[in-house]
Amino acid sequence: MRPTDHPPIAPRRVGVLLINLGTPDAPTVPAVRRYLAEFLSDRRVVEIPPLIWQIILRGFILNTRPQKSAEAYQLVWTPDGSPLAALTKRQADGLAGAFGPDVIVDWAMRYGNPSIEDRLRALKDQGCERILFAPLYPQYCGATTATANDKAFAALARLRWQPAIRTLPPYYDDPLYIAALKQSLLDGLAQLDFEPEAIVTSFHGMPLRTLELGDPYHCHCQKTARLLSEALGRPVRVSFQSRFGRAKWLEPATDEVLEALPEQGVRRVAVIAPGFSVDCIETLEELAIRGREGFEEAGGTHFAYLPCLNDSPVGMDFLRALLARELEGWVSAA
Ligand SMILES: C=CC1=C(C)c2cc3[nH]c(cc4nc(cc5[nH]c(cc1n2)c(C)c5CCC(=O)O)C(CCC(=O)O)=C4C)c(C)c3C=C
Ligand SMILES: [Fe+2]
Ligand SMILES: [Fe+2]
Repeated sequence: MRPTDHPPIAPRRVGVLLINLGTPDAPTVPAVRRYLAEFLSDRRVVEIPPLIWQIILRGFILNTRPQKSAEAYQLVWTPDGSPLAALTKRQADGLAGAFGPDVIVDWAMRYGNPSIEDRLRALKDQGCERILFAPLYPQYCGATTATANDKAFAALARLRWQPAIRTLPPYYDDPLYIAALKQSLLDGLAQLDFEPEAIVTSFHGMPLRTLELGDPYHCHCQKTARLLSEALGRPVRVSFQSRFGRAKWLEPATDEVLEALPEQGVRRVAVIAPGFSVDCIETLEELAIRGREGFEEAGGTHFAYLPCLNDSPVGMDFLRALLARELEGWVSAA
């Protein structure tokens, strides 16, 4: 036998783990408190010296915010649970079999359930020797992408026999992503009974200090918006939502932008949230409910919130293509 005539290698099982932020198990005050305690104790998320921060968190925030947030979750909760988890599960289910019989697609949450460690072990138990961690954040941020990978690698640290690992890079300027956003936006606009005078692209915010410390998130958001605007051939207005705490956050703030538009002569608006791979409390409650209220109270007449890529046909085609590329060399059918 010549050295190149190897017998065929037994196919190696591959796992793909979709990861999103996480969400409470129920829209109740105790469940939201548990979730926020874990989320807001992450030092990648709140960059204040931990001793000081834990006093503020335990002494004040966890006594007040869970009540307010639970009420917001109740407004968007679905029969399948929290929208963030339900939609991420649908994305994973929709990818089953997409990369051939040897690729298993699962999903996990950075905070709460199902946990990354639990699903990583499940993939291993099913024989996956190679795993692609896919944090579904188009724009990199230490508070999202990095902490998801940290958690996955911390789980790996507890395994005697580790699988080989790849991680999905941020895809904020990927032509596949921009094309999917464009198509999804055009589909959404085609269903409206009005022509918006402005498109607001709202990204989740973060403290300004995080940008000053070198996090590329703000740049990634601006580039996504610029590429989308060029692809559409019309301007979009960038804003940042979900301000938390007293520090200065990225500006302009989405609520302030929406409230200022009618005075500038814009009474018909469409809002999109391209930084979220699925709809969640931040889009369905903060934008589609409170954003609309603020805009209409300020004199706006027509408001539309257009959904995220979610598990729409355009969104699923995009995810398949994005992940297939990351699996190259691991899966012949990908
Ligand atoms: C406290 C600081 C926060 C930073 C920094 C932050 C960054 C950040 N977050 C997302 C995506 C999501 N955030 C979501 C909810 C959420 N975010 C914060 C705080 C920070 N986020 C809080 C307190 C909450 C909980 C809701 C609330 O109480 O208001 C969600 C949705 C979760 C859900 O259950 O639906 C997502 C998604 C990104 C992309 C980001 C990067 C800058
Ligand atoms: Fe957030
Ligand atoms: Fe919010």
